[in-house]
Amino acid sequence: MKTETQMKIPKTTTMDDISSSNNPNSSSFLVQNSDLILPWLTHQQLANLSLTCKSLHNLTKIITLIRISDASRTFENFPIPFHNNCINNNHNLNNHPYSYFLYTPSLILSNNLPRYQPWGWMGSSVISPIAVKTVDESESVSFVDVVGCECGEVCDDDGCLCFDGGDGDVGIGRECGVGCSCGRECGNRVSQNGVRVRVKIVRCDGKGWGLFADQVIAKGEFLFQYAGELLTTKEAQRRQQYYDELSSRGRFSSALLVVREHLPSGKACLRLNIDATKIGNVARFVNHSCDGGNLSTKLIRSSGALFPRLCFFALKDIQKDEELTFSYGEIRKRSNGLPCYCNCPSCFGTLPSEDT
Ligand SMILES: C[S@@+](CC[C@H](N)C(=O)[O-])C[C@H]1O[C@@H](n2cnc3c(N)ncnc32)[C@H](O)[C@@H]1O
Repeated sequence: MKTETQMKIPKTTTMDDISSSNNPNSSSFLVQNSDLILPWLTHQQLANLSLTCKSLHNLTKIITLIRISDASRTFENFPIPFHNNCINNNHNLNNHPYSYFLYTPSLILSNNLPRYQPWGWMGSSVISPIAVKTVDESESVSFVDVVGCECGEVCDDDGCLCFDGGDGDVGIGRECGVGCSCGRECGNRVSQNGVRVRVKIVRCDGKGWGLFADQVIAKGEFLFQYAGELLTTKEAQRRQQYYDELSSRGRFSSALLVVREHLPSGKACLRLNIDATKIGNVARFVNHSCDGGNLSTKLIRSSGALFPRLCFFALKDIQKDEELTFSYGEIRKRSNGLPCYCNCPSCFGTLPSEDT
């Protein structure tokens, strides 16, 4: 006689089960606990739920409106709204009224990545976004031989050794950091306090979402850093291949950026791979422009920090409602690059790309 044993693994209820359920009992459970459950759902899960009953339709609509009003999930100094002029006015969830991604205001290591983050809460509920443990707060200090300034409360460019020594033009800068005696309010920590200007995320023809100025920005002003997951080069290459595959099958926007810091000799000495596709900040919405756009980038290293930050500055005076763009790079190794819609007179026709 033959016996067959099968271990019965209990099936756990997932967010997908909940959001695809149209059982009336689960609907009323969801309505009663909406402020605890709905903020954890993705855009697609909310869209599924909104079809199950009128109450859930109304509740998902409220969550959607809150999400549209601030992409940063309150992590930043100002709310950063989405504007999608391409959709009809009844906020049809299937028409992408916002872009779904997890938010980090700063660089983060992959092993600290949250799987979910609540977004959009209602009434008296106090679910706040889960703070992600960023590279700035954690690993840096323990790896670096910390030599900072001892200016005390106020640092100025006369005596502080952390001020840029005139090397700003080559795209590398310095700031005070955890190794210094000054505090978070020090004027030489511009890039460490989140997004510094009002911006909005707007749906653009052909390019997906883009980032626009929501105020006048003066030439030279700091805007934000490029935040996301820090990857090893091997992992960056693996993901790039995967993203290329997805892009070739249809519209997919990846936000994997490779930055190389060069020695004066011209040889690359540091390669930073920052992926903001799954988790990032507003910089992930900056589109490419073949004429160089209106933003410049600079790597800023603060004393005591293991990794520099890639920071964006205004290359010229920028008007309110102007799109913020920069050049994704000069290397054009692939002939099958994606079409570019930057619309500038010097447009090359395809987006810059290289084999990572
Ligand atoms: C870092 S994301 C920028 C935000 C993106 N538009 C979105 O909707 O999430 C980079 C992607 O945006 C799109 N993109 C950026 N600049 C573009 C341009 N000038 N023309 C066409 N597509 C562009 C490409 O799909 C590219 O892979």
